[in-house]
Amino acid sequence: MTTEREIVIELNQVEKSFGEQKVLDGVTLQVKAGTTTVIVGASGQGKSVILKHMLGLMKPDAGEVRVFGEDLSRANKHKLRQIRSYFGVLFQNVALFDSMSVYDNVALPLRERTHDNEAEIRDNVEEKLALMGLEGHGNKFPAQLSGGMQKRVGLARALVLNPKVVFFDEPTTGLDVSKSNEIYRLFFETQARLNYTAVIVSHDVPKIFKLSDYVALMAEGQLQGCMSPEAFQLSDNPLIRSFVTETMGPIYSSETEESLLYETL
Ligand SMILES: Nc1ncnc2c1ncn2[C@@H]1O[C@H](COP(=O)(O)OP(=O)(O)OP(=O)(O)O)[C@@H](O)[C@H]1O
Repeated sequence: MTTEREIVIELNQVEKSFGEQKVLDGVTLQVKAGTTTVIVGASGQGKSVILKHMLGLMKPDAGEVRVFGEDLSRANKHKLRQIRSYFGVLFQNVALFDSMSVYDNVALPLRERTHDNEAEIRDNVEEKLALMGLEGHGNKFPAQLSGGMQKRVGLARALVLNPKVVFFDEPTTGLDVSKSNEIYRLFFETQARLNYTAVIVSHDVPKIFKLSDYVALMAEGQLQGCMSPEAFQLSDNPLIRSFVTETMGPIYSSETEESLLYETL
C-alpha cells in the first residue's frame, strides 16, 4: 500500500542529449504518492522527454530515474514490465486503434496484461466507460466519436488497470474550452475515486494550477522549482517569474494585488 508520503518517482540529476543538443541537464524531481505534479514550460524544453524517462522509454545518459524505489536503468525486462503495469498513460494523440470498437480499445490492456476472464473484463470496462459518461458507446468505432469523446475513451483505457500513476502529456490538445474542462473534471473525479498519482505536462496555464499540488517549470535543461501553484506564481526565480508573466500577465507585488492574482485562478 502506498501512503501519502511515499515517493513514487524520483529523478536525480538526470542528463540526456540528442547528438550535440543537451535537453536534460541535471533534472531532479520527487513525485509523492496521491499528488498531482504539473510540468509546464515553453515548447521544446524537454517536458515529454522527462515523461519518457519516467516511463522507462528513454534511458538517461547520466543520473538515475527511480520508480517505486527501483532504478529503471538497472531493472530487468520482467521488473520493467511489472513497473509499467502500475502506469496509465494519456498522451495528446490518444492513439486509439481505429479498427477496434471503443469496448475493445478499453479492454486491450486487460487482455494483454492480465488473466482476467471475459466477464471480469466486461465489468471493469463497463465501469470505466460509465465513469467517463460513455455508457452505450462501447460498440462504436473511434472515427464515429467526437475529439472529446475519443479523449474520454483514452482516459478510460488509461485507467482500466487501476494504475498507481497516470501520466498525461497535453491531454486537452485540440479540444475547445468546454471539452477540455470536461477532461479536467473527469481527471479530478477519477483521481479522487481511484487515488492515483498524476504527472501532467500541460500548456493550460493558469487553469491547470487549480488541479495541481505541485508545479515545476522546465527551462534551461532543468526543472525549476517544484512547489505549490501559489508559491510558483510568487516565486523569485527569474525563469519562473518570466514564465508566469508571459502566460498570466504581470506579477503583482502588493497584498491586494496578490489576492487579485489568486482570483484569476
Ligand atoms: N528521440 C529524439 N531524438 C532526437 N531529438 C529528440 C528526441 N526526442 C526529443 N528530442 C528533442 O528534444 C527536445 C525536447 O523535446 P520535447 O518533446 O521533450 O519538448 P517539450 O518540452 O515536450 O515540447 P512541446 O511543449 O512542444 O511538446 C526537442 O528539441 C526535440 O526535438
